[in-house]
Amino acid sequence: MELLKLVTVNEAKEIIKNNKSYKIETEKVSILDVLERVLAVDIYSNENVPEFVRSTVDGYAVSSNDVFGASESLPAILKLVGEVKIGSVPPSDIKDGECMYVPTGGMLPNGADTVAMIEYTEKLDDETILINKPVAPLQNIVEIGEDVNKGELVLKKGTRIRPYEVGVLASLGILEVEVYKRIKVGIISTGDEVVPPTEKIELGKVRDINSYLLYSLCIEESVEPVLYGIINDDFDKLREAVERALGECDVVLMSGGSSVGTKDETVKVIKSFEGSNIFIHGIAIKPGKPTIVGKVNDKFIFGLPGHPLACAVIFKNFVAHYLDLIRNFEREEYPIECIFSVNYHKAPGRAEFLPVQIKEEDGVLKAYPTYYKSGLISCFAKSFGYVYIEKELEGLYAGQNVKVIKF
Ligand SMILES: Nc1nc2c(c(=O)[nH]1)N[C@H]1C(S)=C(S)[C@@H](COP(=O)(O)OP(=O)(O)OC[C@H]3O[C@@H](n4cnc5c(N)ncnc54)[C@H](O)[C@@H]3O)O[C@H]1N2
Ligand code: MOO
Repeated sequence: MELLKLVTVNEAKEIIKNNKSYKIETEKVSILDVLERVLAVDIYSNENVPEFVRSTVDGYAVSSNDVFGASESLPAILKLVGEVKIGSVPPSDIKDGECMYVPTGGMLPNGADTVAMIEYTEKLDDETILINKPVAPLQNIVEIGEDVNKGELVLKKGTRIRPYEVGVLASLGILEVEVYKRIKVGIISTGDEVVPPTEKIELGKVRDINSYLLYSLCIEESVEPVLYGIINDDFDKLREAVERALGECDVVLMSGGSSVGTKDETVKVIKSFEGSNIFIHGIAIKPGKPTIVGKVNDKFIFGLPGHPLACAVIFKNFVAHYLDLIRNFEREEYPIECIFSVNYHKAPGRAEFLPVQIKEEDGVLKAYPTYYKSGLISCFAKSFGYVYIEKELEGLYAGQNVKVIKF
């Protein structure tokens, strides 16, 4: 009987990195449709934001020298010389001893370096304003280029765009940006026992979870899933589906049929294509051991374990890693520090992704392992995230610090 030759988690990531040769093309996309896409170019600013000194309050534009030491008992008395209309250039400059009304967002007149908030002023008559409080230079204003400077690198290639980056692009008047094309990921479920959730289920069968799970994981990763349905454990049908997926997609995922059982056709199917190469068959990880990673010409195929939790763990750790690599995205993860709640013995010889729930107890975050088996999908739904336990460790102790990564 053939045994899997396991590689470690880090080795697997390195092998994937060293074998990727696929290039994702780029396209110009409107900033209204660019959320979660990855920038393919650096974006520099051609202008200052803002281009003029702006007030951040409703009040009077003044020179800070004129209101130095002002108080309610001894207010500064200034001459009102006009009003700035929002969206317009001030009607004039101001001189020493003068002020001009300015609304929030209005442009400061030359001669003013600060704005006195309306609450701390009093209008004595149409031409005279009393200022009851000093204001420091540059207080209550936004300076030229304070948001974005002309020539500044505002967004780096490889940035995954959030609503805030869309806002920055809008502020610069950039309405289209070059991003990597949405990666198309083909999803094939295999197994004679797997039936679509739309059908009545008979004893001995299981509903197809993985097509839906992988589809949603793809959406979460901002790539385009393409479903190829459930294919029975039949070499020709499976090969035909893989061929179609390879023709239409950038990456192909096959779920089920990755271990060494008699009906496990995945390896045979991949090997049947000219230009194929299998570089991983087995990762020292729990759940997810019987994983296959290979390629046909320059397109990667992942053979994911049929057990839903194993399938999800491999997607999140290795498929997502590959997707990051081909679109130049550097993922940053900020785990939550927690205290582990119990003594936990892990499976020997494999790193483990242990699902946990987090509870706050007396101001301390505690991580509780969720009971799980890789064939049970509900365990992850009950969990906040996971703790990664290194292969070399025997387990975790109650009271030790752990890092929890959100699912
Ligand atoms: N003798 C051994 N048996 C197994 C080993 C082993 O090392 N030696 N490894 C176990 C591990 S670990 C896993 S994980 C599974 C993975 O096996 P396969 O990838 O070959 O997957 P299948 O046998 O096709 O399916 C496993 C399990 O998952 C169910 N399944 C499959 N597809 C779906 C789907 N789309 N939705 C929901 N559930 C699915 C399937 O019915 C099986 O119950 O192998 C162990 N065995
Ligand atoms: O991939 Mo398996 O989960 O270790 O049952």
